Parts: sequence; structure tokens; C-alpha cells
Amino acid sequence: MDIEEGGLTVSVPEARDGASEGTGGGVFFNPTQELNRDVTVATLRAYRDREPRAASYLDAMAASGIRGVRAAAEGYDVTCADVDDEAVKLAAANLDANGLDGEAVHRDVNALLYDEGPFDVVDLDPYGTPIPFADAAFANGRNLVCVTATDTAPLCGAHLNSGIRKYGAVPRNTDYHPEMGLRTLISALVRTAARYDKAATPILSHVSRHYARTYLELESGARAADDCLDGVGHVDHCEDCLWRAATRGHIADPVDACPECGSDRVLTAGPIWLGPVAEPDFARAVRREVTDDMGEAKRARKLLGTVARELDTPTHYDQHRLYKEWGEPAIGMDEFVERLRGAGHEASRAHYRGTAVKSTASVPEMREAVLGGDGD
Ligand SMILES: C[S@@+](CC[C@H](N)C(=O)[O-])C[C@H]1O[C@@H](n2cnc3c(N)ncnc32)[C@H](O)[C@@H]1O
Ligand SMILES: [Zn+2]
Repeated sequence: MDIEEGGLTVSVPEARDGASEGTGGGVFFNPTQELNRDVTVATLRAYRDREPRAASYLDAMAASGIRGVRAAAEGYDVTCADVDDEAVKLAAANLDANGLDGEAVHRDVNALLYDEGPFDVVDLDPYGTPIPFADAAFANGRNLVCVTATDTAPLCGAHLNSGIRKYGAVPRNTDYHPEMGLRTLISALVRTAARYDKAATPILSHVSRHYARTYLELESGARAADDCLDGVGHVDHCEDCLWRAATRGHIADPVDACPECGSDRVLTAGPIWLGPVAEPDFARAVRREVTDDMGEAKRARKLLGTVARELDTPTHYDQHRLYKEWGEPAIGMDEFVERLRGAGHEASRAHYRGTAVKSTASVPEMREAVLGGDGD
């Protein structure tokens, strides 16, 4: 069937939702990823102002080629790759039907990257984890590596052993699991890039229930890679009082007891990424590139606005979980953030979920700020 996306008409297989991805026959297409693709196009537009030499774009797992088609319509020199012959034919037909240049190739993308690279922009959009493609992407990417990961359970620590195996990190299942997943992913990607003496700095990232997405800008050089690795570290987290502390560095000192409440139920996650997950100015530039011909324009603008305004402390709090801890009914999120700010703390909403809040205040400081005398 034909669908319209971003002002283009693309032929795709019958729509299936994300739940069945990879299990059925035929070429993959997920209509619920339109927001992800709209943000990708806006990012490619904004990135051109930042790096005008970025010209080639590899849609590394093309399926219908919808990403490659949309990138080609932006003027990028596109290669669509897939190991599925039907997918390659469909991607080629979709480029052709839209009168766009670009090629579709039947290749394993790891081989393609080493044989035909470098590519200025490499976009990894696999089933599940991107890790089997990360080495080739960072070794043979020049400017920007865009990564989607849909294996959210391993990433956030819900499937701990799988997370440890895939990401060479110990993610922990906490009340900020979408952010744990994103920071586990970025940590693994940054450490992979460092193997090739490249810094991979996240300039935009976002997470939804089904996937994490991050855009990493590359800079070659051992010193740059070392500096980037400084953004990796550990988070200690108390399961009882929600105290947490982020510490940079490769080795975590064991925490026997929570310094706040004395509990021994302290989890340590890491190495995870503790640096910024986005550059606010770049997120704003991407937001400006969202256009009304995008099906998810409204959600994309809202998401990018929240990402741009988000305080970049390493973990967010879930406001409902805090109130449960305090035994009080929750108030509105905007009011909550305002009360924190009114008490002199930095605070913002966070894009991870509607009840996500970031603050420089500790849990007791937040309680004091929002409940005041009532909470004592
Ligand atoms: C999740 S789909 C891609 C969806 C597509 N990018 C979109 O936006 O609709 C993953 C695709 O990766 C392809 N694939 C899997 N392993 C690959 C490999 N090693 N090299 C290239 N493509 C691969 C699969 O055939 C499948 O079409
Ligand atoms: Zn505690």
C-alpha cells in the first residue's frame, strides 16, 4: 500500500505495529516510528548548517527505504542497504517513484561500511540492539551516527543479563528506567567509538516506551576520545529513599549503605553516560526545522522543546513515585517545578514521561520545597 510521509508517497507493506516487528514475513514497516523519522529529517536539515560538508547518508537498515527516501528528498546523497532482497527492490522503487537519486544495495551493512565507507551520516535502525553494527558505524562514519535501539528491557536493566552482555555495562531497573536505558546505550556507543580514537558526542537524544534514539557527532583524535570518555561513570541509587549520586570515572567505589537513610538496598549502575544527552541549542535548531508537512509535527515540536529545556542532570525523578514516598497526593507538574524553582533549586520537566522531573535538589530538599511545613 502507499502511504504519505513528510510530503512524499512511499510504497510499504501492510502496516503492522511495533509489537510484531521482525516476526512476520515480508519487508518491515512501522507506522508508529513516524515521529522518530520526522525528528530525523529535521535533524538532517539542522545538521547541514552545523556541518555543511556532510553530504552522504547511509540508511543502514533500509527495509522500505523510507528513511533514505526522506533523506534523499533533503538533498543528501543516499545509499539504502538491506540484507533482504525484497527490501532492496522496494527501497530502489521508492527512490525512483519519487524521482530521487540514490542507490539501494543488497549488502550486509557491516561489510558495506568497511568496503565503501566512509559515509558522512550513518543511520542505524535495526531490530533490537544496534551493537552488532556499532563498530563498523564508528570506524567508518565521518560526521554523525544516528542510532535507534528498540531493546528497551535489556537497556534499562529489566533484562539484566542481556543488558550486561550487549552493552558491557550493568544497567539497573529504577524509577527512571527510560533514562537508564538511554544512558546505557550512549555509554556503550561512546566506548565503541573510543576504540577507533573517536569522540562520539550526543547532540540530540530522545526516548519513548518502545525505543531510544540518539545522534552522536564524531570527532577524530585520541585526546577527543579521552575527553569524551570522561562523560562515563556510575550512579548509586537507594531503592528505599530514592537518594542517588552520579560519579564520573571508570571504577565505581562500592557504597555499602545509603548516606541518606542507612538502607543497604543501594544499586550501582554503570558504566553509563553521565554527560549531556543533547545540546539545547541544537535541539532548538532541530525544532525550527520541523515543518507542517510532517505527520508528527506537533508531537515533534513538543518533544524537542522539552528536550531543549531539560535540565541535564544525569537522572530524573518520577513525581508520582516521590509523592508515594511522601504519602501525599501529587500536585500538577508545572506547579511542582515552580515550587522547586521558588525555593531556589534548578528544576525542569523531562521528556522521558509526563511525570518526569529533573532538579538539582535532593529528595529531602524537594520535599521541603513542595510540601514545606505540611510535610513535617
Ligand atoms: C527495523 S527494520 C528497518 C526499518 C526502516 N529503517 C524504517 O524506518 O522503516 C530493520 C531492517 O534491517 C535489515 N537488516 C538486518 N540485518 C542487516 C544487516 N546486517 N545489514 C543490512 N540490513 C540488515 C532487515 O532486513 C530489516 O529490513
Ligand atoms: Zn536511602
